[in-house]
Amino acid sequence: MPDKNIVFVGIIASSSSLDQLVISSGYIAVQDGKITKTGSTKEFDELEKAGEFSSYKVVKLSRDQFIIPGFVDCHTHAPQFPNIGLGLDRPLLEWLAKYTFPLEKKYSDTEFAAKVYDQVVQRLLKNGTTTACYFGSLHVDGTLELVKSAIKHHQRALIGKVSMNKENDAGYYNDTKKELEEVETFIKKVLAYQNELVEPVVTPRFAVSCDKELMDGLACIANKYNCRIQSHISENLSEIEYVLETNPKCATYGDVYDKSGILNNKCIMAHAVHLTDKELSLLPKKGVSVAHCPASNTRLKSGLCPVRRIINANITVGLGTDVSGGDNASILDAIRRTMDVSMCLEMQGSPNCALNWKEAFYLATLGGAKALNLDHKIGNFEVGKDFDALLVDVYSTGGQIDKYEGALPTTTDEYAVELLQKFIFVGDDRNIAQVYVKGEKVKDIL
Ligand SMILES: O=c1[nH]c(=O)c2nc[nH]c2[nH]1
Ligand SMILES: [Zn+2]
Repeated sequence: MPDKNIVFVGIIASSSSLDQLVISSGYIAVQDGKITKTGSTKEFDELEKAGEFSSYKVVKLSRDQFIIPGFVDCHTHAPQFPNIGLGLDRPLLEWLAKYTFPLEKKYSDTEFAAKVYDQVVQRLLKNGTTTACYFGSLHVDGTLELVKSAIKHHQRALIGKVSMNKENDAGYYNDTKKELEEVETFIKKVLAYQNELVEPVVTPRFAVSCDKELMDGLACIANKYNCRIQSHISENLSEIEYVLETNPKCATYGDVYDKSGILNNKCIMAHAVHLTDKELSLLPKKGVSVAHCPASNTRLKSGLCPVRRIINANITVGLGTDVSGGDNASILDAIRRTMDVSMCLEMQGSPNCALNWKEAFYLATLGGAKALNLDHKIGNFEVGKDFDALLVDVYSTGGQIDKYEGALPTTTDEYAVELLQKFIFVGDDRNIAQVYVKGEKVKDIL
């Protein structure tokens, strides 16, 4: 049973905006999974003396530990995990045909799906991903296994059954009418769980795999059930060329989605590497968010996404691991690659492009929550939000970070910033000692 009342005391860090990191010693009180009170350590001492926390479990962090919000993965493909690290020798469209569609086809086998998805969800929780926005496969029952795993392991998850109706060599697509029926069936089955952590997402794979009739129908279904929509946009130049060739009345890739009513403030698009100026003004007008996926953009040689330009266009951005185009299922890795890719662009001559570690940390937490329209519930530690959090132990045994006694600053505030910085640049899952989703502990290696 999770602790009903729990209070954490120690270093706490979160973002209030892209350029505002809030880090200090203090406390977070949690009741029934929700944050009810926060304050300084001094305030905690006074309240504790007054008996305020007598019915609470009190968790006092060590000097080398801190609490941060859980990571938000805005874009990943659960059925592709068996291919992680494999087949990254082709550009997007060839990679999909040769490696990805044949693997995803296997999820017609629900037993196989159940086994893979149970591992995927546990891997992500171990990496500190408390919220994931998942693409499943074309299959209703197979993708429902992902829903069951997220519920079983208590992960916050947005899950889509992938929609495709255009013929491909793997024979991995559906007839339009059948596809639209299956999407509704999937949504109804997910909603029937009445699980507050898991929601269905309408998921047209991309405009290469879906024609206008299917996308029109999917937009109607998303409206009917008030669902989120996820897809891919402008990842690769050959993809864009194909989409414009097959939609001659559309001036841009964004227009193709817009003409079907796919673009709205519940829509998140992955990649957006090659957006035109027109699209950079269309997407924020429609309220569309972007999942920035730096690992897959470099692994599949799609391009270096100018993420600062997207942010400056007033588009809400979160981070995605995009496994298995991406080769790493950790948002910590996505943070580092976001910094690296943006710095490469700056070094190649685009001024003020680089994102620093505090900005990348924001994208991994509050930015992701905003991109998924979940920032009223998660993303930082405002009172009233759910407690989705990581307890980080910087010098955990067996980890990569060694302690050099006497080398770090002695003032608590400076020490706290350096601890967080070390974790962001050098840490891994071994430093993520505990993971909480809505107040429930889902990982504990302390
Ligand atoms: O990186 C990607 N992975 C995919 O599975 C995919 N499908 C369409 N476009 C895609 N891009
Ligand atoms: Zn993707």
